[in-house]
Amino acid sequence: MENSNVLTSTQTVIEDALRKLGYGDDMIALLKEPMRLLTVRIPVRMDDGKTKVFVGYRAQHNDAVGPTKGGVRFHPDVNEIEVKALSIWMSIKCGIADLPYGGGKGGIICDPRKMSFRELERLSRGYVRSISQIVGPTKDIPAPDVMTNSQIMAWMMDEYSRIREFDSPGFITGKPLVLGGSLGRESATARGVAIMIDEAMAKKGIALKGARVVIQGFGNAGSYLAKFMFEAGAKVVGISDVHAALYNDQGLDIEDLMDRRDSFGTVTNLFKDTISNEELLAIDCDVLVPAAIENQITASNANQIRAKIIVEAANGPTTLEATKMITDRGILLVPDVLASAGGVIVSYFEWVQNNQGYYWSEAEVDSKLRDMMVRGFNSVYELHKLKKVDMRLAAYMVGVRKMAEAVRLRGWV
Ligand SMILES: NC(=O)C1=CN([C@@H]2O[C@H](COP(=O)(O)OP(=O)(O)OC[C@H]3O[C@@H](n4cnc5c(N)ncnc54)[C@H](O)[C@@H]3O)[C@@H](O)[C@H]2O)C=CC1
Ligand SMILES: O=C(O)CCC(=O)C(=O)O
Repeated sequence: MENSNVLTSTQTVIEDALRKLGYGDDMIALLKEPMRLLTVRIPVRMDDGKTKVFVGYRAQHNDAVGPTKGGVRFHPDVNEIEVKALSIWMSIKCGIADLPYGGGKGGIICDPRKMSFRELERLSRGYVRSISQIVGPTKDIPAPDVMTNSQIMAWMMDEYSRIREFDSPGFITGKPLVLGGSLGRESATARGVAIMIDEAMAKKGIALKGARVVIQGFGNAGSYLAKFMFEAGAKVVGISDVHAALYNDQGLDIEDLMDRRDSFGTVTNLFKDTISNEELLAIDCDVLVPAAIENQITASNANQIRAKIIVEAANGPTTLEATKMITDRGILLVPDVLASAGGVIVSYFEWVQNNQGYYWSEAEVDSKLRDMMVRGFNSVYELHKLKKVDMRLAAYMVGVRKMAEAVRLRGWV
């Protein structure tokens, strides 16, 4: 049976990476699990006057390098295992980008598509009240993730500022611009993925202009990426959302789809002629970008994939078995912990700008983002070649080494 447990899969790779770097059982025992996981119950007065209790989590992987950092997910499938794995991925991501952070991640079991605006506000504020003891601008800095956005970040920042009794923009990133958000943050994850596509295509000797691109997921990451690909002259032949997928061999009209998608990244429900997400993954293309959720590329569909390059915008979209199958077939895989780092990199820029009270131009943000992403790609790609390990293991080796060294120098292990 294939392992689809995102935590144990991550632990396998982190252990492998630490051993290859020369660390022993004590370091592995520490870094295999988050140092802290808080589970909270959040009572929310619903619009019908009844109180509903929601369960939420905040996992903090390790803070040897600096405060922990990572998004908050609102989704019915959120669970302890997922949040823990997501916090470890954040550590690796921050390590590859060389940010002064460890990884954190949060989530609430809920379905925002079925909640009103005010119910969502009460839930967001309730979550911050529940976790306020362990978060803060120098402790743990949340941000957006699946089905959370800048409005939710604004409520969370306001609630935290009220609790602390001073304005605290650096408590959270991904805020609206007028509340201390950074130019370029909303599209940063996609911008970073686009930069990774450029680098991967250069390695494979494929030109972006006219290349066939398929993107699974049309939310924050997927839709902006489709726009960037379309603007760069690539042909986006397939996109999808939670319900279905759209395919057009001549290229989809991305501007139209962007205009018509809803705030949860849903658009396929407006069309009759759709294909399944499974069929989408098997489209003949140059670049395939999973930008939705975990465990989409597995041992049962990896051999159907016809892409030359896979760039993971989503966290954990490919199982370890599928990673091996894809790598063995010569497909270049740019793993999540490298490819999706654009979001947290520009979140870091936002936090720096908040701390300085001095704000940068979009061109400055973009150029700094490009430098950091390209540096990360080169480190991972070179190690992958040098040590003859797959791109995921190389990424973990690059991403965990600073944290392990910080742990050692602090004398924790
Ligand atoms: N928003 C951010 O800054 C970052 C997001 N990510 C990752 O990117 C991925 C997508 O995140 P966002 O775009 O922010 O989320 P989102 O909530 O804006 O969009 C998610 C998209 O995936 C689709 N989707 C959900 N379940 C699906 C399924 N089973 N099959 C196919 N499509 C499905 C949704 O319909 C929607 O189009 C997640 O893995 C997230 O953790 C990674 C780094 C940063
Ligand atoms: O912007 C951030 O701090 C975190 C983004 C995030 O949750 C992720 O990269 O998965």
